[in-house]
Amino acid sequence: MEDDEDCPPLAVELPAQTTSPPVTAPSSASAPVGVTVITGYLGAGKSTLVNYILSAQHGKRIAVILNEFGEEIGVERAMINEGQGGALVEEWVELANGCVCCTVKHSLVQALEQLVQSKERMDHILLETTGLADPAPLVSILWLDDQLESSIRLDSIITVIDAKNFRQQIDEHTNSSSFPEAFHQIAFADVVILNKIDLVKDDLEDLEKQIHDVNALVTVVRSVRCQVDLNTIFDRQAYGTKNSSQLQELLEYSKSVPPNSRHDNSISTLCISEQDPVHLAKVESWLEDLLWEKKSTMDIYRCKGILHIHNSNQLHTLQAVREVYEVVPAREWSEMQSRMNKIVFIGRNLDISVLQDSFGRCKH
Ligand SMILES: Nc1nc2c(ncn2[C@@H]2O[C@H](COP(=O)(O)OP(=O)(O)OP(=O)(O)O)[C@@H](O)[C@H]2O)c(=O)[nH]1
Repeated sequence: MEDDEDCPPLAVELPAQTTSPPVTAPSSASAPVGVTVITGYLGAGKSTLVNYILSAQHGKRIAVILNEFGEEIGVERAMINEGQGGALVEEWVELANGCVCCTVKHSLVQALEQLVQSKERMDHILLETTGLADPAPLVSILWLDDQLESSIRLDSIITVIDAKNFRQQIDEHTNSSSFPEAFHQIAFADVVILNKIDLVKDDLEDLEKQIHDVNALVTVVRSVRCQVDLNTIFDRQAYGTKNSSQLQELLEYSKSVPPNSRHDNSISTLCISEQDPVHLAKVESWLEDLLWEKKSTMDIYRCKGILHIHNSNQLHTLQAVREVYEVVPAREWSEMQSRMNKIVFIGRNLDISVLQDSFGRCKH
């Protein structure tokens, strides 16, 4: 920690508010604690956001984990206020030495679980990352199978963007073949906080359009000093399999995604749809070809969708982050709803006709 100004205040236990009810009842002890990952370019406002969340009146008890992503995920520093007289406690959460591929749960997950279990009450975890250009490896570590029965769950990825700096990155991008590093973080984000808008006067609409061109599904919130409505932060359940209504809203929104008409290597979003039912096993091998075998030049970062599966009354949801994917039955199709497949892709060099044609082969 370089200087005290940079430290989040780590205050967490707040008196119950009249406006927002205390969130956790003792009976919810077994409900997994949500983890929000905060990414963003150097100086974008990540610590400002953490400070704001910790000092806001929400009645939640929150742990902040600072994760320095140098070469690999190492030792985590957790900071929690124990609540008694505001005493500040700093804990080092040791990660067991172990190969990711030999353990079912990554040591980061085990460390977070231990942290949750060692506390009487914990409502949420904020994982502030530094130096992390690509959040995908972290997502695949934290996105856990329900069967693992973890005491934590990935809630969402929040990317803080410095509006002024982003404008400059885009201007440089138009004059070069590279694309801004921030685009990666936008591609994986569930929420983008477009911060420091006090420093950018005229072109916020255009900045938002640039963000949506990369990731048409992301929620963009404008802010000064990250002062955002906390409902946009907590409990988004962006990776929850049961939250199909939110997914359907996203897919409704995806109607507005324009066909992928670009011919450069930018990151963009596109959507395919198909009325007829598809075979689950074929969809899985189609996804494996796309995400694992990478037989085409497409580089798919993320997909979300709903699926109409042969011989099933269940609406299935699809989520993928890089190579990790999940297709699960979410709930029964309602009578009112026309059954269909709809999948939104975020990535580079996306080719709508290749995706549409290859998916179409899952029908037979
Ligand atoms: N003008 C202006 N300054 C801001 C705003 N938000 C944050 N800042 C300032 O920007 C600087 C960087 O903010 P931080 O919150 O430390 O950014 P960070 O992303 O945590 O930075 P690193 O940890 O270095 O990556 C600080 O001096 C903040 O006070 C804003 O909305 N407007």
